[in-house]
Amino acid sequence: MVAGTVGTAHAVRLEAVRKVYGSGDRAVTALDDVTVGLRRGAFTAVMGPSGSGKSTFLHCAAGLDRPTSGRVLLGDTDLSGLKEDALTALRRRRIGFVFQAYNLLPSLTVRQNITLPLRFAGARPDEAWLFEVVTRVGIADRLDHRPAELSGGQQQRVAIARALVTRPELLLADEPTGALDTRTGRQVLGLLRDLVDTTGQTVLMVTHDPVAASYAHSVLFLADGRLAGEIFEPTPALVVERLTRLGEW
Ligand SMILES: Nc1ncnc2c1ncn2[C@@H]1O[C@H](COP(=O)(O)OP(=O)(O)OP(=O)(O)O)[C@@H](O)[C@H]1O
Repeated sequence: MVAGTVGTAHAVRLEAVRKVYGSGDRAVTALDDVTVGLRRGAFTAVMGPSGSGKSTFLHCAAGLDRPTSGRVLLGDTDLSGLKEDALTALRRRRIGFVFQAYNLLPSLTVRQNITLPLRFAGARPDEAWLFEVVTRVGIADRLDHRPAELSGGQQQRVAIARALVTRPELLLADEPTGALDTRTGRQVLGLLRDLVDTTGQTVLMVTHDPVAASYAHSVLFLADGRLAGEIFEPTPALVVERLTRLGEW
């Protein structure tokens, strides 16, 4: 195989990743020899019992946390070789984040919130792209509002727009619907799936919710820090069945 082809097929790849927190008697192995690639242009969910390593997986994939051993490749870039400054710059340019809490700045308008990552990266907004993003997420008529004037669902749409504005290779979502009511949550998940299907955006989402996971193309399962299988074209029932076998339900 030609060097680099793996990197191009996968938006992000973890190779033999181990993450140990603490040392001695208090050492906790949060990830234990995890090797997996996330397909470019796919929507992948990560599920598993509490403490199985989902957040650690996301943080390692994002370069927010460094593996104790093994390596993480974003495209063809080996994150383990990067110094802290370079890693921060890479995250700003190439990864978008959406969390359960929207983390919008209350004193800024929607437009200012969305373009903040560009300012951090020292780039000017591409107006055409900005318009496309806010139209897609359905907040084009709210750009001059402040976050407090928006519903929870609208605020999460702003957070998604902010994550997309830098055209990231990878969009990471940690329980993105955790703070939303069921109906609004489903709309946000539908939006994420639509983004993947129509623009080829790669999305990785951590969730506890089998219905949320069913919006993904595939679900990776973790148990005790190890990969415990993957299902494609997940349904809530299939996800629940697998989680039951892992002892979660
Ligand atoms: N900073 C840390 N220091 C020490 N141990 C940690 C740290 N972060 C996570 N852990 C431990 O690593 C293991 C995996 O944690 P992680 O948060 O990745 O699991 P999770 O699957 O996301 O859990 P949950 O579903 O409860 O959020 C747990 O045993 C946790 O206690």
